[in-house]
Amino acid sequence: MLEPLNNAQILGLAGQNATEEYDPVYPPGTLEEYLSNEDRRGTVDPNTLTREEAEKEEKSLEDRAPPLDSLLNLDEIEDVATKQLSRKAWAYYYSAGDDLISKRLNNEVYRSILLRPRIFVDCELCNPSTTIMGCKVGLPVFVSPAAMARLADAAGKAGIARACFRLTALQMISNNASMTPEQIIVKKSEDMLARRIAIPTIKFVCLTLDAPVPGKREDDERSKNVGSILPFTSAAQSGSASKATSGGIGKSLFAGTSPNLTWKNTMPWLAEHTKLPILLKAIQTHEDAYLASLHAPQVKGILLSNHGGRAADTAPPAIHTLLEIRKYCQAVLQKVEVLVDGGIKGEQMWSKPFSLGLGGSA
Ligand SMILES: Cc1cc2nc3c(=O)[nH]c(=O)nc-3n(C[C@H](O)[C@H](O)[C@H](O)COP(=O)(O)O)c2cc1C
Repeated sequence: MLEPLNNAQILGLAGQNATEEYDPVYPPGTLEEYLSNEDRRGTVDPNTLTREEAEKEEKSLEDRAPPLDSLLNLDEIEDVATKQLSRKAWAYYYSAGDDLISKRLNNEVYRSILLRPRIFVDCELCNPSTTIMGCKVGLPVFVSPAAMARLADAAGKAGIARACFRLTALQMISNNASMTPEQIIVKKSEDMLARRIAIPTIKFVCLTLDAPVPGKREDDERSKNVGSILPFTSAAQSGSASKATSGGIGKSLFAGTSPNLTWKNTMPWLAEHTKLPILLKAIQTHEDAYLASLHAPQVKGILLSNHGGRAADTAPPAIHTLLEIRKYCQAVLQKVEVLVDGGIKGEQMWSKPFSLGLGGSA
């Protein structure tokens, strides 16, 4: 039987077109892999769709959006996306913790750092290629892990992968839609982790450490969300966390990562289960950056991040943490690779962290 839907839960969606609820949660191919031929009931008769659904079927997102190369910057792309996306997709993507203070500051802080352009520097042959976490990239840029890409477009993370391939940028893939770390930790899921890390294109494991509970994201909670009509909590920790039937996609589908991850227990557990390098995501103080550096070389990198302001509101922008590290424990920058994400829009922005000693930015 498919996880996490069981028979009773599937019945909760009976008689409705459940595509919108089902698609973003399950990877493509899940039905093909698990549903036996005799359990298939045929294809959907388009005449049974509501007008809204039928229109949606007819017009793909791409058809309705202006050509991508007519959009000049990320703000324009965001404006178009805001108009094109369904309300609930927009709310899930846009929302951040509480009053959005960290989310706004993430961006403002880059605007407030001014460039100091130097002259008479030969820039005829500029080469932005580098390595991030041991991977060769054409640009010092990566895509941070983000769940539910298929809420916006059927191409989902495969579409993001194609874009990264074209730019030779690096993609980190969120594990969120199907499993949580503590699901991995139980015996049967160790096999799953083993399967994933055996995929040769997966070069390192990124462990997100600032989501033991879902952030309080009001825009998401206000929207009539995918999760609220699903009779289950997918990818949620069984037992301890949110069983919310409302409360946005964030709360309904992702009840957070395991709350009992610690330096003492989790690092040896990881060493036992994978030889892949580890990137610790969501380092937000110089103290934790220093502790992470004590775990080098198992910890190959740290990602300074406040989850795009989606976890604890008023958590510091990555650039503040970077400045702390430079002030109090510079040696960290030599011991582990330091990456940043959050609020970076456009090339003037992403070049700034490099002046401060970074490996890559998202
Ligand atoms: C829609 C969305 C989903 C996200 N899902 C995850 C996730 O599953 N795992 C994770 O570690 N971070 C997740 N994040 C946080 C990102 O990895 C990253 O830290 C953040 O988006 C950086 O901020 P920015 O969006 O301003 O660049 C998500 C962010 C967004 C916007």
